[in-house]
Amino acid sequence: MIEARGLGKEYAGKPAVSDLSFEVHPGSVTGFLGPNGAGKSTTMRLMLGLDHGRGSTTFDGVPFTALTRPMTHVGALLEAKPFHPTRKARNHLRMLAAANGIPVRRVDEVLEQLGLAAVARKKPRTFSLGMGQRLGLAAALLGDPHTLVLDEPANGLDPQGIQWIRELLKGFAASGRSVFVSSHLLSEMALMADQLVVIGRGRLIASGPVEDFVRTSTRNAVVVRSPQAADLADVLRREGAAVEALEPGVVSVVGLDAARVGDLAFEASIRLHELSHRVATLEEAFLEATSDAEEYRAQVAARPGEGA
Ligand SMILES: Nc1ncnc2c1ncn2[C@@H]1O[C@H](COP(=O)(O)OP(=O)(O)OP(=O)(O)O)[C@@H](O)[C@H]1O
Repeated sequence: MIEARGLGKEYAGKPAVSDLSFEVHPGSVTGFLGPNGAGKSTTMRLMLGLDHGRGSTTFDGVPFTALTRPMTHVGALLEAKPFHPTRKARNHLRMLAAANGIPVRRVDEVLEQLGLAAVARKKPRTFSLGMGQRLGLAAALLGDPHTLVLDEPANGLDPQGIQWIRELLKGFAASGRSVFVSSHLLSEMALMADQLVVIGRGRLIASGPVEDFVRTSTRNAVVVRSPQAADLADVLRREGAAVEALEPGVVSVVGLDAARVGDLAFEASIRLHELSHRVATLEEAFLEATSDAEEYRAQVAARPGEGA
């Protein structure tokens, strides 16, 4: 289990991460979401002791920097490419294995697992972005760790690669291990993550199960089609619902469940042609939850003489 407590970091007096605490539990993929510049990469660097700041992070009670043979506990892939451009992929992994007391046979295992066997004797300098990511992932998995911390691992991967990494991470979590992963691909995150940590402007916005986060969205609605939509809207508004016309004869209703909408229509002798639930997407819930952070960013960007 990962426990992050009170993480904080400023750059030139500007807070990048502020008093951020969260947990990552084994057996789950925990997605780490936030708008650009929200502080995700900074948080991950703080967690691994690669950046100086406030707070602490423990992996099963031990800070990363205090772990003996850390790669056998925590596999990490951060944005910066950690490998030497001219050291052949296989040699790079062999050096990491030797330094971490990892059996050398693991090198060929992960090269195979990551689809890199054919380029094992090539230099990463010649790699595409996606192949570079695969090599970074190979290094993260080399020590057969119980925890993965991955910053945008799908970056540069093709659709097959993205699907493959999804299955890999889900399988890793299903075996009782922990995955903490950031991604901008929200549709992908929706398929992969069970839990979320959402930040904006360096602060925690939400954490917990994906379903709970999506349930908070006001985009969860009851959609009703009726030839008497205007009359129905009046009835529903009197009951306190927020009603919005989607198209002629179709309204979306927030604040009442479908059964209640149906009952109210029946009592008012209003005919319904359709009554359905519309479940918000993770993207909608995310955009809504982080809209303040986005607004702030736009304001800062608009201020003359200051960067975003
Ligand atoms: N080395 C640095 N020097 C100065 N400012 C930095 C540095 N690294 C990050 N920042 C600033 O800290 C804030 C958080 O950046 P960070 O890269 O952690 O965000 P992020 O959520 O990972 O963004 P993205 O989604 O774009 O990758 C931003 O305002 C960024 O400009």
